[in-house]
Amino acid sequence: MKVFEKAPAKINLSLDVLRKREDGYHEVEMVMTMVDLADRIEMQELPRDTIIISSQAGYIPLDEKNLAFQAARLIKDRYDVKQGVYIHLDKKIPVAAGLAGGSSDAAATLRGLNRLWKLGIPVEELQRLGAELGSDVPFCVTGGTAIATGRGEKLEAIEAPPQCWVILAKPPINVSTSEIYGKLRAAGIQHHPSTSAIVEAIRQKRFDWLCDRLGNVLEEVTLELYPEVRQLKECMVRLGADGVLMSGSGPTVFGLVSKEAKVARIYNGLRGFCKDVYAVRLLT
Ligand SMILES: C[C@@](CO)(OP(=O)(O)O)[C@H](O)COP(=O)(O)OP(=O)(O)OC[C@H]1O[C@@H](n2ccc(N)nc2=O)[C@H](O)[C@@H]1O
Ligand SMILES: Nc1ncnc2c1ncn2[C@@H]1O[C@H](COP(=O)(O)OP(=O)(O)O)[C@@H](O)[C@H]1O
Repeated sequence: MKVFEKAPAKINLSLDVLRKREDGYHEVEMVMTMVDLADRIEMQELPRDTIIISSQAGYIPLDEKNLAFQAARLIKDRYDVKQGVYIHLDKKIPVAAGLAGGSSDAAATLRGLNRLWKLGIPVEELQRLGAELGSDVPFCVTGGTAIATGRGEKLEAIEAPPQCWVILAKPPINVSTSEIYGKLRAAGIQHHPSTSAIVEAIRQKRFDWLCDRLGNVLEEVTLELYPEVRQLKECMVRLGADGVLMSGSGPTVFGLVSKEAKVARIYNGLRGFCKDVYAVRLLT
């Protein structure tokens, strides 16, 4: 038997860091949502007790370092599953981009194997398993739009933002999430985004408020280290995106755009600047 799952990319509409914790992680407050750019995961049962990963993307690990492999191993161990699985990852989300591609693949693998092996694991338990794999995985299990706290694993679902276009642009650099958190001085953050103001903009369906209130405290670290991300942000503002922010630890910058007529101009303008540009819709 075979099952398929879509693994969409996430963006952070806001990302605040409250403090550094004793365990080395940071206490965060984020508003996250999904966009219509997704990997496609195929899972096929194998009679042998093994996990095999393949992908058309040459630049991700295919062994136990792959988050989909780790998700499969976790579910097999925890639920004592003796069958194996062949997992094919059709990657569309750029890697190490701040879009949670790996986390979403892991979450989709948990959902898919729950169906393939008819385990009946409740969604809250899938999220708990996901938290063992990474801070963004629990959100990716359910998707939608949510306020994420703790290290990202405590979730409160909220309604979707007003529908709009999302233009994503990733400069050709690799950014390490742990390096960016590591360089952040949590006590010295000057401007904290207001989570409640973002949530209010969403509840009131005010796209203009939402665009004005976007904020990500990790920007000050990534933009300082990688001037090309700052230039990309400035370029997107100049081209007329309504709201512009870096997603997660970067380096992808996203622009929210309400008018379809503007999308092609912004997309084409950015393509002159970098190769990885996508014009997608929010997943509402
Ligand atoms: C920054 C964010 C925002 O959504 O996304 P990305 O840029 O990765 O997409 C997340 O917080 C990333 O989540 P994720 O990529 O799952 O992180 P993890 O694997 O759990 O942790 C990677 C490393 O980041 C740091 N980390 C992560 C989460 C957190 N709340 N505090 C941290 O300090 C830790 O150094 C950890 O070793
Ligand atoms: N299935 C996967 N897809 C993408 N990257 C993966 C996967 N499994 C492991 N990785 C590794 O995870 C790291 C982070 O990738 P990704 O989740 O795409 O980025 P981010 O955490 O910035 O959103 C990369 O270094 C990549 O090699």
